[in-house]
Amino acid sequence: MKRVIETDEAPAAVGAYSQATTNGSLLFTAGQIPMTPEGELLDDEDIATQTKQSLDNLMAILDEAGADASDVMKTTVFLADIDDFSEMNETYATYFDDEPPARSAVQAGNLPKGVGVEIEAIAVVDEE
Ligand SMILES: C=C(N)C(=O)O
Repeated sequence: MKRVIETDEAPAAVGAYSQATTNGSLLFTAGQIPMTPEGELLDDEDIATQTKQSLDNLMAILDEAGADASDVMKTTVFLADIDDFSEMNETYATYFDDEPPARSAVQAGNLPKGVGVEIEAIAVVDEE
């Protein structure tokens, strides 16, 4: 059975999607952009700051689902500019320092609201 995950600790969806969905075993998050839970867009900040906000949002959603960084199996990182890879990666590594998840990182060109990075994840959850 599909269940929608929703938390005020991450920004509300900016379109027709849920912050995350789960079937009790797997959790799929929406791509998280650098927007604060209050709705402030950090699109003018550097990529380290944008990556941190995106991952803070992701962690809040995982927490709401009863999961954490260690439960993440796969992430996808979308960058507006692949030249930002190193800066993104340095911040990213501070969230996933032990047995990090599989990851794809791609240059996506334009991202929603003109941000520099968007990050989504698939995690395992254990809803009994
Ligand atoms: C920001 C998004 N995740 C979206 O527009 O799909």
